[in-house]
Amino acid sequence: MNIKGEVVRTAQELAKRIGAGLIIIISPDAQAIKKEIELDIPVIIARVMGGRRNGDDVFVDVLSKLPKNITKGSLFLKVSRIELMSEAVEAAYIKGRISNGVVLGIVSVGDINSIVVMDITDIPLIKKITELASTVDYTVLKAVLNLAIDIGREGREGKKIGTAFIIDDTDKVMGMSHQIVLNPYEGHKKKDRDIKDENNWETVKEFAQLDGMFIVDEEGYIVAAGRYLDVSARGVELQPGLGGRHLAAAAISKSTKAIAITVSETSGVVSVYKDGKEAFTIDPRISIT
Ligand SMILES: Nc1ncnc2c1ncn2[C@@H]1O[C@H](COP(=O)(O)OP(=O)(O)OP(=O)(O)O)[C@@H](O)[C@H]1O
Repeated sequence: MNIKGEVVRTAQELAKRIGAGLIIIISPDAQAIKKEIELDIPVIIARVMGGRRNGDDVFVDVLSKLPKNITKGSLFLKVSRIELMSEAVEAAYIKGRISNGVVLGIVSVGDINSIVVMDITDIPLIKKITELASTVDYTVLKAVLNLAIDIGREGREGKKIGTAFIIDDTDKVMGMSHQIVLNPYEGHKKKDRDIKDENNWETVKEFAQLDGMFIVDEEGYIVAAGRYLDVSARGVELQPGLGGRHLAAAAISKSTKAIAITVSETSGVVSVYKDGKEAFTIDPRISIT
């Protein structure tokens, strides 16, 4: 009996029965499995190791999260399938590939084949993003998160880049900050300042190399880049090791209604601050396309 084939068939029946909104395949044979699926449900592939094969893939670089002494061979004994699936579902959610409901995963590696079913509302990161979306426009939040993840993962021409985006409560934020370089967005048309428009992202990535931060209004228009926050980090408690950029970002989210999204130059990690506290962090090594 072809066990993997049976698993895929069963997974399809189950996906139909539970009304899954998305199927995620995590397997070295993902392309072949995808071809077998004959449902009207979107299917994405989450890459565990190696590069992306085509533009539809969601890449999950789990190896980079593991202690150095774990080899590829022992990987699947050490990493929980649930964890793999959670990573892939988070990546798909942030990219806007699923907004709610149940996701079915086919996680098939070597002789071990699993079907994993997850309600995305149970995933902690997604809960936190949903909570945040009640205070800031979801499309703006999603755009900035995706952009920050790109910057954290890719840097610029091989160079690591750190920056931050301060969203909402713009008048107050502008009053508590100053330019350290000339504002490159000064006098530009709204359409060129719209952070929701992916066509503007390359320019943002260029300006992310400038010292200072981006100030973004509640509709997603960039008001300034190269902005330095004049805030006191007194009373802001962050994990040790985080420096001026993260402290200032957390502090402005305490003194105003803004949310702050930082990209660490050191680690590439994307952190989100609200009310002076870290709301959540995202590891940018999960590549989303
Ligand atoms: N108040 C501020 N407003 C805007 N930018 C700031 C502020 N404080 C620091 N920065 C920027 O952050 C950069 C990095 O500072 P620092 O290394 O102390 O921060 P960090 O939180 O450790 O960030 P990273 O993880 O990116 O290194 C500084 O060079 C500066 O450009």
